Amino acid sequence: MTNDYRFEFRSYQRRFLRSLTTNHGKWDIREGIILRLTDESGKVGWGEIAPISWFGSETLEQALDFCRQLPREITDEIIFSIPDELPACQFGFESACEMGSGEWGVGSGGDNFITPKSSLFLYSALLPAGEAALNQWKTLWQQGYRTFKWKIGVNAIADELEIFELLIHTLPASTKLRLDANGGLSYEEANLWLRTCDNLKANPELPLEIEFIEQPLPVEKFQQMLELSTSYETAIALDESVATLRQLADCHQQGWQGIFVIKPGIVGSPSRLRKFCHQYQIDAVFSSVFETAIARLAALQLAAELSQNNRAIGFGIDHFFEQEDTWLQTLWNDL
Ligand SMILES: O=C(O)CCC(=O)c1ccccc1C(=O)O
Ligand SMILES: [Mg+2]
Repeated sequence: MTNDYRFEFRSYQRRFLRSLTTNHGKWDIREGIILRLTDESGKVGWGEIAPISWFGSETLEQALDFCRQLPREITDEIIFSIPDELPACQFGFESACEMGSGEWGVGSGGDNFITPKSSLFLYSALLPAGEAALNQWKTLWQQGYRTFKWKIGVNAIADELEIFELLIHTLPASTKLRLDANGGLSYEEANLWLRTCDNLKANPELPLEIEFIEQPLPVEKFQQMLELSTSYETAIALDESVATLRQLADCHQQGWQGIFVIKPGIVGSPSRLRKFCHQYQIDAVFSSVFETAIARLAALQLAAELSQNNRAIGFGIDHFFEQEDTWLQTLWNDL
């Protein structure tokens, strides 16, 4: 796309098919902004601003204020100077520019947006927190998933360790399991989980792989997580700690050599993310912010470009919305 665009935007609210429960709380409705850039030749680029303020991005209101103060005609210069305090806006506008080569499956039943079932082993699916995981995994396995992520730090650790014991004796041997604490464990609990996973790793009768424990401690406990990362076999992945490009660079600069969970939708500028990943070859796992199909497509593009080590991407379609393929027409009634 060229560098002068007509800019339009609409905010949206969409209820998840299944709410997400983490240490941060319960999340039922995704709110965001869909933007459309039309260049002088009439080419259209769609973008999505999908903030998660409780995770480290700007708030929806801050993103709306930014959009409202923009003129109807904007330029590349405006887009590539969006401040770092607005990472979800940086992603939404830049990806609209990059993907400006045509419609997003609009009007074609949105089939561009649905992940082919044949490739679901490349995706990680979220198991519900708590003992519901024991019932849900089989449906996802039958759909084709082979990597699962289970949220911990939601219930009492004794209860979660009990469910974990049942889970690892139930899941097929070839499964990869990720545990995501969302920063909700104490230092002692993190040590207990890591020791438990190391003991499992040493048990030849249970070949199931615990791929990593994600964000065991809160963001401010970086030094403790750095120390834990050298004390156990089980890998640790940072997520909340590296939510934005600024945090990502900071943790890398402070010596993090482990896994980095990248949420393209809120990390910030895709062009700067590419530069960082190419420069430092980090071990990245790409992860959804429960965006709609518009940001999902842009995020999957980045994941395909930047993924290393064949790690499944956290974009399982299990949290999809209703009417995924018609909602854009409903939102943008002149399509
Ligand atoms: O990464 C995944 O596997 C799924 C996405 C996910 O877990 C998530 C989705 C929204 C907000 C926070 C998180 C998280 O990883 O903590
Ligand atoms: Mg996480």
